Amino acid sequence: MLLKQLANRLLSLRSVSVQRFLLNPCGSYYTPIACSLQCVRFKYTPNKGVQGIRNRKSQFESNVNQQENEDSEDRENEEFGQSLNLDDSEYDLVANGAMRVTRKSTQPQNVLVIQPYVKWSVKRTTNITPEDQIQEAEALIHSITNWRVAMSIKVPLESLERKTLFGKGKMEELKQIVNELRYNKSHNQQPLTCIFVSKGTLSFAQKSLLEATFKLPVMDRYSVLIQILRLHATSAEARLQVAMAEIPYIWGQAKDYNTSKSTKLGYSLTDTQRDILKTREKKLKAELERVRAHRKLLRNKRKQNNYPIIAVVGYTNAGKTSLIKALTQEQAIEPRDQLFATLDVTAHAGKLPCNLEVIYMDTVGFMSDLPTGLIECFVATLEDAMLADVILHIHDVSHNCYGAQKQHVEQSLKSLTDNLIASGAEEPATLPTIINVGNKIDLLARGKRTIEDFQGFLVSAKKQNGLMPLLEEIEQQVLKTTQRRKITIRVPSGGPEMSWLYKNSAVVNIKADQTNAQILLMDIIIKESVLQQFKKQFCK
Ligand SMILES: Nc1nc2c(ncn2[C@@H]2O[C@H](COP(=O)(O)OP(=O)(O)OP(=O)(O)O)[C@@H](O)[C@H]2O)c(=O)[nH]1
Ligand SMILES: [Mg+2]
Repeated sequence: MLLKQLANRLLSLRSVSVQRFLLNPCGSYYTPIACSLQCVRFKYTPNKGVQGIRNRKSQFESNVNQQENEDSEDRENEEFGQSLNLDDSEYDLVANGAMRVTRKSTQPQNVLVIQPYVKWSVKRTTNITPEDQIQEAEALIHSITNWRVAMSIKVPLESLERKTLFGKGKMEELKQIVNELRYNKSHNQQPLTCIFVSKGTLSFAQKSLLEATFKLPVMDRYSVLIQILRLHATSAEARLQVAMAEIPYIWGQAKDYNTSKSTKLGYSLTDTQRDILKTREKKLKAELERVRAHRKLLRNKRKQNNYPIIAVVGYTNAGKTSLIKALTQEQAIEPRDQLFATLDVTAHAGKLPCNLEVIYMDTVGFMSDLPTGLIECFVATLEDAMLADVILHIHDVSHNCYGAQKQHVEQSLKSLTDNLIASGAEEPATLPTIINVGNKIDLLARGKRTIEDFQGFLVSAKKQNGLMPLLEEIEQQVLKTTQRRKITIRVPSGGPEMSWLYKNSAVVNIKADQTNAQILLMDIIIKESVLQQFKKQFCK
């Protein structure tokens, strides 16, 4: 029976040349020979873990503990998801009033995008041009179903810190534009319904003044992002994080409220509403703590299961999900041309050229000019990335601002690590090895497919170009950081050595010894420490 399974497994292998060493059971080396590449597809289903790995491994292994671990991981995920109930109509009223967002909004909106920017380059806090900022603001609007951009305008200002944001003259100009779009209809023939001022956060006073002038709802980047996140959050964990992200915004809007003044400076909250907010905040904080603890538990279990973890990070829309799809050949993954399409850290099983099974972690994207309150809520999920064995940093090299995006992600990763260290995390004090991947090279003009100063691998996830050299580099780094090596080991056919190796190492190939029918040659990838255990047990 076992031999039949092994024969089937051998039949499923395809060849590619990788160097590795022959080793006898007692550890002496023979000459390097070629090994095989196996392409197996694994299916990931949300909250079900990595199905392929489990199914396939259970064929060969009697690794009951691991099965139990994975089953309990499933159970925990399910139980974890069931314990959350975030629906609260009273809270919704408060949130909608402060942010102009609605739960599950499918109502079409026709939006005027206003991009304020600082005229004088010395005062600018960003090296992204106003044109690029507009592009990003439009992409945010297009990420919401049924929302359209009626028109985009950039408005040069002396400073973004002014109490009223725009001066009187600018306000008049804007009012005229808004009226024209409202009454004469915009170029897309729809009446204007909403205004998006693409600035991190507007104070309640700024927003009220603009709304009173334009007679339309006004949103800032924070509230547009919350709207996107609310719509894209499907898992319990993502919904929890988005819910938490709303709270600092509402407190911020209410901060300047002063009943003694006639002008509206802040969002007014009744005592009951304050209580609702406080209670919700407390509950969410406790739940987020639980997320952290839960993630740590899963991380430890994954470690016990010995799969190397590769975190895929990058600016939003850079192609993280698409690259994972290309590397794992997992057809069920559907990348979308939307910002913040991925909000959950999800695990996807893949194989390296040497046949070692690894897990790719998809992560939420980064974006510049994101308010800190919003980022903090996703830190728990990003912690997983910081504690991976290897990080793939995906860059969209076809994007005008790819340099600025790269810088932003690098800074964010650095501050995430610093925070982890400050919070006394049990694990590494430094970032894992980072492999830079320049994606979307198919969008570069032909003959211009090299990027000056880009130190990394240029690929097209969509066209599946340039993946093999990248996979080889991932393999090298994974083996190095996890202190694994590829060896071939001679063992008696059907003996205890075989099942021990199945349980404690990654078996990538097996063949019969030509000179002795009782002996099998097992190609394995094994940690140095585990190899020493093997020798101790079987090489007496
Ligand atoms: N032309 C081209 N498009 C690509 C490539 N890779 C990804 N895309 C497209 O870019 C868009 C975003 O891709 P995703 O893989 O969802 O990007 P992401 O980084 O996961 O985005 P978020 O999860 O929203 O942060 C999709 O429309 C993809 O089809 C590529 O190599 N070439
Ligand atoms: Mg994604």
